[in-house]
Amino acid sequence: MKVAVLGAAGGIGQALALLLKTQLPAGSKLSLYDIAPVTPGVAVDLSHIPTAVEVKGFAGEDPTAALEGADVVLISAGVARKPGMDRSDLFNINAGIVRNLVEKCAATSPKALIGIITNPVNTTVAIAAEVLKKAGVYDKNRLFGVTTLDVIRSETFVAEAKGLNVVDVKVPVIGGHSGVTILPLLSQVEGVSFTDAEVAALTTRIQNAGTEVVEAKAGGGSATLSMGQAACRFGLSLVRGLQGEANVVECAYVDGGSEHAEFFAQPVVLGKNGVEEVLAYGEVSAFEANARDAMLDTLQADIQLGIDFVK
Ligand SMILES: NC(=O)c1ccc[n+]([C@@H]2O[C@H](COP(=O)([O-])OP(=O)(O)OC[C@H]3O[C@@H](n4cnc5c(N)ncnc54)[C@H](O)[C@@H]3O)[C@@H](O)[C@H]2O)c1
Ligand SMILES: O=C(O)C[C@H](O)C(=O)O
Repeated sequence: MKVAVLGAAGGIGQALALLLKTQLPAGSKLSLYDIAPVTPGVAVDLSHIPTAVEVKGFAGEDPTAALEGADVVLISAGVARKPGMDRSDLFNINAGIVRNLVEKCAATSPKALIGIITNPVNTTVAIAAEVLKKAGVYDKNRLFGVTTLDVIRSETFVAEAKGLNVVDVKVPVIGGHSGVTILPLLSQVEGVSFTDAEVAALTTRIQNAGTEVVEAKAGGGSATLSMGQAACRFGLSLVRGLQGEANVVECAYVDGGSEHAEFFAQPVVLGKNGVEEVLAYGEVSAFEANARDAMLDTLQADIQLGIDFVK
């Protein structure tokens, strides 16, 4: 199994690469690419960790060498928010970066499963889909917006609020990955109940958690370590699915035939070809149904921006 990380010298990329080096199955290959010249050095550094995962690093303008033979490509290349910015403010720079990198994926590793981390995810995934369509290699089951950070934050905050063991807490998060489009389904958390005030407060905290980190880092970037962990969890799940493991389920932002929008985050079963099945997200509370309906204009506009960018 070969996993490529594009943006591997960045805050997320280095954390993710470290976690993958220590957690990918023995015999895997880890391929690191970034425009930053330090990237081969990051690979050398990681290569001294005694695990049976081979690491290679590539720098420069062309990711082709890093992508050759890749089964999974995780893309975190691009710029991150500073205080006062919205994720959509990153569009001007990141849209072109994602387009160019996905063009290279289409040419070099068209069958790879692609996970997009670069913001604004609601839009960059639509850009990736249009690029792959243009190249004639689009398979909706192989493209993912990585929304796992919303899931792990939800698990953490719910466990804290309710005094639960976090390993037992499961929270599906649907919609997209920005502000009101992030919708944790707290009504589905097993074994606990929440007051209306708790639901409102937790939902707002989860939706604003990215901003919480951006403000705490005070101009030094956005979430990198928690995102590295989230991307590692998602990447390992993709690998487990590819290896034929049964019942691998993650929430992800996919082109899954949702009635709500062309791309929608919901639970999916992962398998040998990426998305094996898109699962219904089940019953929701009146609060969640309202929040879902209220997000749709924003989400659809975010998606259209991506489509228009490539067309
Ligand atoms: N999906 C999520 O939940 C989530 C969470 C956190 C951050 N993010 C996003 O991830 C992205 C990266 O965040 P970060 O904190 O790692 O930023 P960072 O600035 O630390 O790292 C970004 C890296 O991308 C590289 N890069 C820039 N242009 C490139 C190109 N054309 N080709 C290859 N590499 C290139 C840079 O050299 C840098 O090393 C941002 O857009 C951020 O908003 C998404
Ligand atoms: O908030 C950001 O800009 C980064 C990321 O999308 C996050 O949720 O932490």
